Amino acid sequence: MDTAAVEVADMVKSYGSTSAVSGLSLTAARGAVTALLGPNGAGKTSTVEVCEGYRRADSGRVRVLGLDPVAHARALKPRVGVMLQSGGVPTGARTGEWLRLMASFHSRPVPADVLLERLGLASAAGTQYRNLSGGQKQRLAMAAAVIGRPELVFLDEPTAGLDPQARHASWELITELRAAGVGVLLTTHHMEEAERLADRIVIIDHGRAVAEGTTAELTDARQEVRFRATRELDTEALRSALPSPGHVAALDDGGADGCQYVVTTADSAAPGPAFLAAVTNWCAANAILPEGLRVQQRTLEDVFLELTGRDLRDS
Ligand SMILES: Nc1ncnc2c1ncn2[C@@H]1O[C@H](COP(=O)(O)OP(=O)(O)OP(=O)(O)O)[C@@H](O)[C@H]1O
Repeated sequence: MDTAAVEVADMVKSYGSTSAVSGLSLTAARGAVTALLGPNGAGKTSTVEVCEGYRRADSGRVRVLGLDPVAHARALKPRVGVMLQSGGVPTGARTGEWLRLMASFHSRPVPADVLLERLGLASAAGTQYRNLSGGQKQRLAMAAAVIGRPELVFLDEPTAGLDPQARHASWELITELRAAGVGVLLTTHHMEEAERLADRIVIIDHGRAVAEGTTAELTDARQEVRFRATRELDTEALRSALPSPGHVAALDDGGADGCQYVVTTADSAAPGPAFLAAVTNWCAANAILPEGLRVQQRTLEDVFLELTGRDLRDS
């Protein structure tokens, strides 16, 4: 049986007294996109850097294409593509020349011009690295990671800071890599990115995997009732007013424009008319106007908030 692209078991990594990864386990399949989704500081970069062989874990087991990323670094180098956050490109190097140099290290590279075109860098082919924009540098790093047709690519925040057009070009490239059988392990704190690209999402918080699965598995394909109230509600009282077992959660801590509430059934049934009526009746009895009331599909963000009580957005 084929080994997984990446297998991490009980990884622990600290920097002095800062614990970055605390007992993380995950598996990323070959030929699939796996997204590590988590807020800033969750330990995503540290995890990926250990998998890339750039850092050693304090403890735990890491296998990349069945091999130890540090002990077998030489064997893995031609098979694994890495997108470096900080480039590693000489500032005077010109984009096209640099990429052609990268291509020359591989036996069967993707032509540099094809990648420049695909990632919207063709017009910057003659530009020195120091004069590229942040987004261009990022796309060049992605091109360098994939030019050798690796079996597996690590992409750390591949689209952070890109404008929508460049982000979509990067998403297309990632989708094509997957179609070509390349395994991709990417980190992101973009919900949409994870939802669109990933076959499997691993939600990371405080250095641990708190949930994993496809988007449908994580959201349980469930529906929820959502509304906003301008004052804080007694969630326990609302829960006990429901006609069938359910959950009531506040999504934010309430600010000037109130707090968002989510009401779900305890089983996977969609909230029916009686369930919805119970919510609105309870609100009426308590003189609360449920603003923007709607029944909708649960989102990945809801799941993340339920699991961690934290927001995924940049703060
Ligand atoms: N080289 C380092 N030295 C000291 N502390 C570090 C170092 N790298 C990361 N950390 C700390 O380890 C924790 C996890 O950081 P890490 O970069 O792995 O998380 P992340 O999920 O990738 O976050 P981000 O999305 O902000 O990059 C954070 O508290 C961070 O400050």
